[in-house]
Amino acid sequence: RRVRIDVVTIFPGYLAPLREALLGRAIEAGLVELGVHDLRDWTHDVHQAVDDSPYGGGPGMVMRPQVWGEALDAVLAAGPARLVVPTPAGRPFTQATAQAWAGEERLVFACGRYEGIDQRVVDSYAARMPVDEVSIGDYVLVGGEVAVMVMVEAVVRLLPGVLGNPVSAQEDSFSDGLLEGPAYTRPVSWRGLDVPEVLRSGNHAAIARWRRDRALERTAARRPDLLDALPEDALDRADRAF
Ligand SMILES: NC(=O)c1ccno1
Repeated sequence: RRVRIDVVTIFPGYLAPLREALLGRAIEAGLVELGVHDLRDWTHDVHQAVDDSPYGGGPGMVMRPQVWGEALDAVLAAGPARLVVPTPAGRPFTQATAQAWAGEERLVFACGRYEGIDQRVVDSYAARMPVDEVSIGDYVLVGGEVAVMVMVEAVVRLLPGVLGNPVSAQEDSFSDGLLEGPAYTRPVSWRGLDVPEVLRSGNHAAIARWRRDRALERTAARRPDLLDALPEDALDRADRAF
């Protein structure tokens, strides 16, 4: 099953890293199809204008609906898709979002610049297809391109055949609701710091317990909100003892 991903942007070159390394190999292996489109291909004026000043005044510029409408109509003509618009004003993009989108046949990402895209673009497409305005975090970028790369990577790594070791996608941070704990590899001692004994004990129950304790400790310290969000039965008695 392949996923078709299309990205519309005024900076197509910004998306070039998606063709590198793991994601590049997934594209070459035919697990993912990626199309990057230059929004300005759908302008008709000599200046290739994609934005204009905002009604109601205020700073910055807003991206014009006509250009986006022609671009998205053209890209969506290939078939139904979920339309994703990265914006700081969006719902949070989480691992759960990535899991859900990994099941989609087609994702189309609209990269807004400036103060965003005229709201009627989202409103007109939301009438006939799933449209998600999503944020990758509480900070403002110059445009949606970097957010799209974050989301594409989070989704594509979950597709069957992309990761060499699929189990690791399941055991990610967040998959059990906790942050992942510390990891170690050779040498046993490095700059006076030793690998925790238990990890070399061969006692798998003790190792699992230690790892869970470190995950709980780290989550409590860094993301108490995740602990509060855990379902009631997620923590067993040994966890609570921690
Ligand atoms: N926080 C975000 O997802 C974002 C998208 C564009 N600018 O910021």
